[in-house]
Amino acid sequence: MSIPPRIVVENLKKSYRIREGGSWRGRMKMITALEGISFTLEPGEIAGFIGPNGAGKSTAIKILAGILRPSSGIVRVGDLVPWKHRIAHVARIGVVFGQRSQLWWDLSVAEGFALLGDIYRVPPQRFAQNQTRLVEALNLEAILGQSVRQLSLGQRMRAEIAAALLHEPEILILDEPTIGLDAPSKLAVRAFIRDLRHHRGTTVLLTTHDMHDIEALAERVIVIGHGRILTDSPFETLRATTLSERILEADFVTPPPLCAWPYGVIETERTPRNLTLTFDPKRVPAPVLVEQVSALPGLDDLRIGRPAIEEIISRFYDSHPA
Ligand SMILES: Nc1ncnc2c1ncn2[C@@H]1O[C@H](COP(=O)(O)OP(=O)(O)OP(=O)(O)O)[C@@H](O)[C@H]1O
Repeated sequence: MSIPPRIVVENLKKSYRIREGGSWRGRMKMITALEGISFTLEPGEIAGFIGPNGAGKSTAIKILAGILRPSSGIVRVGDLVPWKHRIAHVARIGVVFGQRSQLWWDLSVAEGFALLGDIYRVPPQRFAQNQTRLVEALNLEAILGQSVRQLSLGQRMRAEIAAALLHEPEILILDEPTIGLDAPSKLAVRAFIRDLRHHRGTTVLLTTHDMHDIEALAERVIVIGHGRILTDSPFETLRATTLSERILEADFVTPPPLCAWPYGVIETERTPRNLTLTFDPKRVPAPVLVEQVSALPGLDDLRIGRPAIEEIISRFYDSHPA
């Protein structure tokens, strides 16, 4: 497989014309989905595209996939412009939309794969090799003869990912690839994507609302909100700059006693058997707080952790209002 092309996006804008109130009688108005976004993806990068509902993620993904034409701006995937050079472009990319199927509902998985092989004009020997490799890696042997409509969500998603990769694209675009999957299926999909990047150097761009997908896969996170890029940074930088807080949870066998906490410690939750404290370790070192909590009567257990990634992201959105 060759090295994936560089993806360059410059000042990309997209507005939709809609009728007010959704009725044909409504007046026409414009909705701006992208206000001018710019980023570059180097070959082999895995980047996560995240943001709240309506932020503009799917719009950007559809433009990159060549399905949608922007209002203005530049997108170059190597020497190709996705919406202008569609045929050459789709040969280089694989796209999985978690909410829609690219396979044929009434055909078997194997028949759907064969049809895609024809559509992408994959030489027969190459197709057979690719299919064998993907069937094995995504554990599809048992469902090859089943019609797509009979598949469970997890089985279908694995089949969709294989379908998107049969023509050996250099770039994989995933729009919510783990939506609705149970925990083992999510883990399997994530492991496969990691392997793909590792062994084949595929560039991966994914959108997701599942922050564990981001944590497991994305080295780089592009946060989009209100049609703009709010930040574009390594995941760990985002975590470190957004929130340095720690959380201490303590369980008690009797109601936790009232305490005066040092400056920098906030009691965020109190129940008859549990106390949750949020603290800034730069102001109050964890051992100091642990010592104080350990001295409390009735203590049964205590844990220190970091805020959940969902918390980090939601605080990030809150600090960047429209
Ligand atoms: N076909 C369309 N016609 C009109 N407006 C649209 C269309 N598609 C998207 N929009 C609007 O563009 C904005 C961005 O939508 P988009 O689907 O790109 O967001 P998103 O970040 O993918 O959201 P979600 O997380 O909910 O999928 C929203 O205000 C949406 O209502």
